[in-house]
Amino acid sequence: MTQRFSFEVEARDGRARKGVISTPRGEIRTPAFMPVGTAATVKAMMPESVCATGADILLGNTYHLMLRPTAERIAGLGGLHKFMNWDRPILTDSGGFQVMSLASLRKLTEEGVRFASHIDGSKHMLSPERSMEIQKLLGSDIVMCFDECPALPATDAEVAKSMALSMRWAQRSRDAFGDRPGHALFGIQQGGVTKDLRAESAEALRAIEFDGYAVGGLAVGEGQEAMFGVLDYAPDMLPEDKPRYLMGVGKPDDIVGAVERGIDMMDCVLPSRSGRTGQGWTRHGQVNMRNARHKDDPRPLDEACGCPACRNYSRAYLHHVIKADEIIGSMLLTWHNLHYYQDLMAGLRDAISTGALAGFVADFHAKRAGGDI
Ligand SMILES: Nc1cc(CSc2ncc[nH]2)c2nc(N)[nH]c(=O)c2c1
Repeated sequence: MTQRFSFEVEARDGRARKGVISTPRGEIRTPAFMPVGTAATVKAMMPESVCATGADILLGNTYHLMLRPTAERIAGLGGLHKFMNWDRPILTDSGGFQVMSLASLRKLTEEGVRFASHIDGSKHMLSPERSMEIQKLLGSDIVMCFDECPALPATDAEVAKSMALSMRWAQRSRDAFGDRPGHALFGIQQGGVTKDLRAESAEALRAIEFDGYAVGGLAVGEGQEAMFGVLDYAPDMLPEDKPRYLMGVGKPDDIVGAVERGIDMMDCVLPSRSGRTGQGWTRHGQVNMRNARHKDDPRPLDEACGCPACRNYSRAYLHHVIKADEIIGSMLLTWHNLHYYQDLMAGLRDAISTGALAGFVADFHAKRAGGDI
């Protein structure tokens, strides 16, 4: 087990990379999908179940945990890993994105963001310095810079202004983070869908130097075509020997397209959140288990899936417990969806290792072209 943070690219296939991130709390196989554990839990999952799906790392949220139960309380109880019984790597987002999407009475200045909690209306402030302090109190292994992600639609001038602020905040994040061996600080590229701004952001981040680089400001409603258009050039603007993390992505076909374009890490609430609404993601596409067509169907959700839901339960049962709003419905569909996402990542890693990514991608799309599944 290493005491340092490092990244090694083991194989390439076109722009795609297969590698491993080594951290004191364990290794992360890339390309990696990171389940989201917003309030110190991946909803409807025990930590050992998250591990059983194949996840090497999960996400926490500065914004949610600073409000409840507070970072100071988690630190006093031994840190987030002990608190939530997950001893593998944790990446925490820096809070700015969640403030803009969840909090009210927001006031954005050069200093940071003042806001009212969406939970109880209490007043709070986040800045690069306070975000670094919170993520240190939580004990997360990969810390994200405090950034500002502009809401769409935004003019070029607004995107440029926001990106420049985020780059000043990136420097302040770096300065406040200090020297913490074994812990990593990731910069976040902004610049919307404008190539020159993306290049300017990448140059600013390179000059500050980070352990990894995120592509931020995407998956905010621009659509897959525009997102892939940015990924056709933006990842290559970032240091080749460092992990590249695409934030907030995505559906299975978003993930495949992002890996083809050089992305190493992704996270999304989709598999867990949609699992709680009865949506099953499979190699043949999306299945809505609330649909009455399943009520007499003895088959598993996905014949080719090895997860507990597909091994031990019928579609008829999943339909029943989802319609009855039984807790096990959320448990089984979340487990299945996270297991499928990790299966997809393992398939991508294997394909890159054997130079067979093009065939894997063609097969991925061919399997989803069918009708009712
Ligand atoms: N689409 C998107 C999603 C997220 C949340 S990622 C996440 N946090 C917690 C769970 N998942 C982003 N976060 C930051 N800091 N910056 C971004 O530009 C950004 C963009």
